[in-house]
Amino acid sequence: MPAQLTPLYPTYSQKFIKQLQDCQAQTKELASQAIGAVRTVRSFRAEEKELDRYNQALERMYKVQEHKGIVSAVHLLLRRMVTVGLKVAMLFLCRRLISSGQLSIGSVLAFVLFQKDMVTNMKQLVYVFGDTLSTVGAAAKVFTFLDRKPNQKEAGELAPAKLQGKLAFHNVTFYYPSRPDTPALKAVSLDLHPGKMTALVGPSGCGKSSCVSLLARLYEPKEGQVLLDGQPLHCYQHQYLHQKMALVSQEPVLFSGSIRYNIEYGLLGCTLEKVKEAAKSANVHNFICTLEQGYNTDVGECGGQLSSGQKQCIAIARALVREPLVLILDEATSGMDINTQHAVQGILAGSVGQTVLVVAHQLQTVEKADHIIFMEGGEVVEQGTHQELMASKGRYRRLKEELFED
Ligand SMILES: Nc1ncnc2c1ncn2[C@@H]1O[C@H](COP(=O)(O)OP(=O)(O)OP(=O)(O)O)[C@@H](O)[C@H]1O
Repeated sequence: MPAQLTPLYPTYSQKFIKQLQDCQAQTKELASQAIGAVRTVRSFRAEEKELDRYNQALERMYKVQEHKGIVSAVHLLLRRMVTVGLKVAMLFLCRRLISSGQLSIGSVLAFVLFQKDMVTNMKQLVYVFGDTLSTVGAAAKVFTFLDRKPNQKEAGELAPAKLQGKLAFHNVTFYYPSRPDTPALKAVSLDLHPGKMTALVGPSGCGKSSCVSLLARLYEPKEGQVLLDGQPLHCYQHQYLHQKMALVSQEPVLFSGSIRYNIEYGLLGCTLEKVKEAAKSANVHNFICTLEQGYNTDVGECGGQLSSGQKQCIAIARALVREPLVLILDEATSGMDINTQHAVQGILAGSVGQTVLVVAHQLQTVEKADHIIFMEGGEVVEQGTHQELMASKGRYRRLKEELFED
């Protein structure tokens, strides 16, 4: 069988198919990245550079295609040569056997007809084999993803009917998988109480967002525990946990559709009254009322027809309409003007029974918080109320004074 004569081909072919898929993925990623960030590309006059990068990626793909084509052609040539060689050898042998009287012409004729039929069928098999190779190459990539084991522990079964919403970090040390030698958090211990607003502040890179990622269970701590009502987060059911906790990030994602659609997003049976209430709490109701179509106004693709502050307000309303027990705002008010920030945080500070965590850069926006935690270098260095921290003349006060001098 010709395919048996070239057993290396499948391995080679799969290698090229994998390379080709990688190149295609890279090319598509470059294109979508450049188109998605078209404003940045244009404002830095980087169109030519992006075009160059795209061309280079296409060039790499072309080279792999070319290589694959050459290998396929050589394989085909070898296969044909082997087939023709075998036929010639067979006819030569038949001629000798007929001459020596060991075989009749009729038998040879029958054999040739049978062999022709068999070769046609075998050719079909070879084509199917080729197609199978391409499919196996593609499937290998899918299986690599399917077989990946998440680093997170399996979510548990806990789903208590009553939850207080008390969160605690107990001696949490955490490393990002890509930086296994540098801890992002070092033995962090802190408490978030129901009905209180806690603010997490500190300079860039001090570990605020890392705390939020652990609360959202995007990662697991290396040492220590993150507890909700005394139980590690991983003990709770995944759906239950995310129903009780809402996270609003600095760059919220809005979907094209109306403002109402974005606020009630995925919440079944949500009335317009509830949507309006949430929008009022997020200080965006008045703005929505100025729009011609009010809550039915389309926000455009990714909320492109709104300012970043308005998008953040709508994202906060989307979290509030779900009435979460724990609300986490990760720099979620940074795009708002200072008055709106104060208004939103004032409303959140007054929410009864809700555990609110606010991550903020601007210290003046967190003065109303019941508790302020100041982090530096992945550690909690100070905590207390604004007045206590100002009186203690520590890092919080110094940073505040530095900002004031600026
Ligand atoms: N995905 C990541 N992979 C590896 N290291 C990361 C990752 N994200 C953050 N880090 C590192 O972890 C440390 C803490 O980062 P983190 O984002 O928690 O800081 P932050 O206080 O939220 O900063 P900012 O105020 O600028 O958002 C930093 O040294 C940062 O470089």
